[in-house]
Amino acid sequence: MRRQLRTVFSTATGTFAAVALLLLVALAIAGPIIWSDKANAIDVAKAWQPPSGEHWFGTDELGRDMFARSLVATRLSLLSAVAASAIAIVVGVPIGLLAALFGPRLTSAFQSVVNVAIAFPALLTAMFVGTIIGIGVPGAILGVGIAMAPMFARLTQTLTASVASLDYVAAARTMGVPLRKLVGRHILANVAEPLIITATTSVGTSLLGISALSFLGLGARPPQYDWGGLLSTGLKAIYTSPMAAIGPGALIALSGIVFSLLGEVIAGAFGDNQSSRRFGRVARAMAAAARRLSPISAPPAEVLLDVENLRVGFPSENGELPAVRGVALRVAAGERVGIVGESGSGKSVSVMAIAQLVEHPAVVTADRMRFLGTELSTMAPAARRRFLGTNLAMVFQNPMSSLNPAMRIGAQLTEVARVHSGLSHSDARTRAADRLAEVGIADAGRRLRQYPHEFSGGMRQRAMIAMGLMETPRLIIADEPTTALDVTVQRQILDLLLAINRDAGAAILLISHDISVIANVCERVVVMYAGVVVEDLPVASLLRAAAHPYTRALIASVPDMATDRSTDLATIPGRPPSLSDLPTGCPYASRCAFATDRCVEQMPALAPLADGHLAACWHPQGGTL
Ligand SMILES: Nc1ncnc2c1ncn2[C@@H]1O[C@H](COP(=O)(O)OP(=O)(O)OP(=O)(O)O)[C@@H](O)[C@H]1O
Repeated sequence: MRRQLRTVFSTATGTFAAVALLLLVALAIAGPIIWSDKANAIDVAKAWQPPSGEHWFGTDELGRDMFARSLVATRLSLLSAVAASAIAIVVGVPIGLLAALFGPRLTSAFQSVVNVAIAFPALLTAMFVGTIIGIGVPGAILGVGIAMAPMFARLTQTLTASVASLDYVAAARTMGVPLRKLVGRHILANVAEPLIITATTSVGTSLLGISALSFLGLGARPPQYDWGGLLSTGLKAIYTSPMAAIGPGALIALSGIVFSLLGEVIAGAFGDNQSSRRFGRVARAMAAAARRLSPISAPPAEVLLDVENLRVGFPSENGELPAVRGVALRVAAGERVGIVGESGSGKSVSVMAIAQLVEHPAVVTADRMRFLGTELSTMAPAARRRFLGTNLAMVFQNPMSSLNPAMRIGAQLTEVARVHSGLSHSDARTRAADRLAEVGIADAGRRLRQYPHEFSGGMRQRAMIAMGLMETPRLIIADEPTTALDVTVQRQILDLLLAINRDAGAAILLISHDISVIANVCERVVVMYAGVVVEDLPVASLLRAAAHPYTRALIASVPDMATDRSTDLATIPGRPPSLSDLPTGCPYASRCAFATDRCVEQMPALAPLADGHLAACWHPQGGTL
């Protein structure tokens, strides 16, 4: 970042802004020391003199030198503007954070209040607050600060809301990172750039506000004076001695421009920082390294995850949208289970609900949601966070958003071990280096000191997996972990998951819309359609025994090396039903070649076809397991 700042400050605009700021600061420090005597020297005989070699801006009604007074006023003018911006930040940022983090009711109440506050002219707010506090410098500072606070509150709320939905925040929440650290490290650190830019430009806006109040007689009062007050004085003699008004007016305008330019320059530096991020090359092959993972012993047939009748609904204008409608899911210790289905079938929402990452206003219910024999829905939130943080790891789709870009990899990995295991910094670091090595990242010591942008996409996924392995997870949920990666890296990440499953014994719940990915990695596949499980069977029997026409259509739509490329690939005609208009019968009926009246009228329940094979279909196809 320092390098970027140096680069942008070496441009013509950057140099001008930096030099002008230095001059202003020097003037604010030295002005009152050097020119106070001249600025306060009264000589009534020389009242309202026009500009001359002796008085560059002329004199005021008491014959005081307006140029000296303008220079002396720099300190009060700038300090007041900086103080007003600081107040706006100190009041606005926490309000914006609270509104974004504490539920939609607070957010909508906040938005209504802030919209009204922003619509109300800021100068009127400042005058109102300033007059109540008392006419003078403190009142003007507070008035302008309070008037600008809604702008910071809204900016913070919008930025926080966008960051809070990113995967690394969800991951930190899954791992039980406390709210204080979540806000400080994962949210504020990532919204700091636009906030810093706005804070810089806001000093210019504050300066205009404070000057306006002083100009109106609501700010600095004699014997104090700032540029706004001097402008007001100068205006009295605008026809005989225009420089008395133009001088302080020009200083206000110039300073405002300097702070706007500074904001632009800093924004440019941040922008350059983003664009200069380069991904490193993909690390070497994985499977052998992953074999070094410390094994976790687990009884072979232990039921790890047992979910029954999971339902998730999202409130909307047209009533509740049932995204997940009675899903049943079982994962045994060490088992590799895949969930497959078209986009929107409810795969992600189901696992997010299990990981307790679906929030109000969504409504989550389940007859049973047991993990490691413990019912999750009745646990106290703090204990549940700790429990899931040590036993469950999540790997998300997008390695770009899975890691906090503002934190070094080492800090992100050690945070988990320090929160959950209370490890010392050096022990946590040793464990983090071990885990990076185990997921195949060479030179782990150096890599720990790097930021996510210095990692390739595949390495970030590895780092994310390493983060999940900082504790000893019994279940790794990987939600489309390879979708954002290129084909060769996809294979490496899947091999890594397989190796972890084999060597560390962690069960894998892999989500994909690609049934061939599931078939390559998993032992069992759960097929979802329109929020329900339509089939659940061993992968080994997929080709032979898939019974649901939807499962069979998914298999038929996968090309393989033997596919005749001169003919079109099989596609599934039609589209999944809309959540707001679900049919009463089988949701697949309108696309199904075997559908009858019964399918349209009655929803088939998920029922056993054979031992280890369930399907929800009135006309199951295929052979036996
Ligand atoms: N926050 C939300 N508010 C409203 N509806 C949502 C929300 N999150 C998900 N949904 C809806 O729930 C349904 C299931 O979404 P989900 O993300 O689980 O699908 P998916 O099978 O994982 O698909 P994809 O592979 O595209 O992620 C979709 O119709 C989606 O639009």
